[in-house]
Amino acid sequence: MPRISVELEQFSYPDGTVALADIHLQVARGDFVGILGSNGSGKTTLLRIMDGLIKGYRGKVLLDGEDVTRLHPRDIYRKVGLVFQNPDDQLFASSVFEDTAFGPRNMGCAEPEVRGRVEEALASVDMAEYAGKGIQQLSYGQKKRVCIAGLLAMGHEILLLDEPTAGLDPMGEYRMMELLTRLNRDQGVTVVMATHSVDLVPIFLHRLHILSRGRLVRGGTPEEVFTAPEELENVKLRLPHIAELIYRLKHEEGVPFSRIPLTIGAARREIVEAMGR
Ligand SMILES: Nc1ncnc2c1ncn2[C@@H]1O[C@H](COP(=O)(O)OP(=O)(O)OP(=O)(O)O)[C@@H](O)[C@H]1O
Repeated sequence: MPRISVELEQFSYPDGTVALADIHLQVARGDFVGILGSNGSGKTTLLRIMDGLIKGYRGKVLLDGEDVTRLHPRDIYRKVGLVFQNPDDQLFASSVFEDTAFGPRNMGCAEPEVRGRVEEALASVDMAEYAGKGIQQLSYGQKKRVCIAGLLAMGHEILLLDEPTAGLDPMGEYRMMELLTRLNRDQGVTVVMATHSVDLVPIFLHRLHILSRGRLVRGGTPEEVFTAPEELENVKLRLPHIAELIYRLKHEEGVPFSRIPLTIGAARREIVEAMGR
């Protein structure tokens, strides 16, 4: 059974904006999935629907086979955590420790367990040494990591992340993807992330869904999705630079375009393998 199943006919905001229509997608246990789309394509709305924050749509969204609109929020948040685009919308306690401890305390954990969960979660996101720091003393990327730690401390098995690499510099973007890859691969966390970053992100993801004007227009492995540059342009996206480069090189050598997906796949395997070393 998929962990999340979305069969959505339509969702409109109260002002009549049709934000999503005809969305059919499933997230399996252990998946690392991207929702790729340009600004305003509906990514945030879709994540909020998966997290049960938005209701009133035509269709059905199931979490482990149960209708999210009928589940108590507590039962959703036991399994699924949403990381907001802007960490300042999520973090509110004064220190890194206190913020990460909020969820486990709220779940009724005793203080020694809270401490254990917080330490483990902060170590998972490479923030253990910042436990005593004030939230306002952190960089933007560090704040994003603390947001993730707060959800891991509650034991979430599914992370929904809204633009986790937005606002990060190239190294920060790489390190964030490396962190998510580690959580997915080593800790079994199912990851769904919304993004408009076509460069680094598709190298790490298992599957991609392209969202355009509220509709899913294409889906598959990164290799499959990035075979059609014209289609990407139609939805205001482009080929990743690595694919563009490979395409140009191969094109000049007269290698057919159909060979490119294999090469993107090989690049991805090499990078992920190198990270594991
Ligand atoms: N509260 C709202 N009321 C009315 N329309 C809304 C509301 N929130 C979002 N929308 C509209 O719904 C559509 C999808 O918005 P959404 O925020 O889901 O897109 P997005 O892909 O996450 O965009 P971005 O990449 O810019 O964050 C857009 O047309 C947006 O203007």
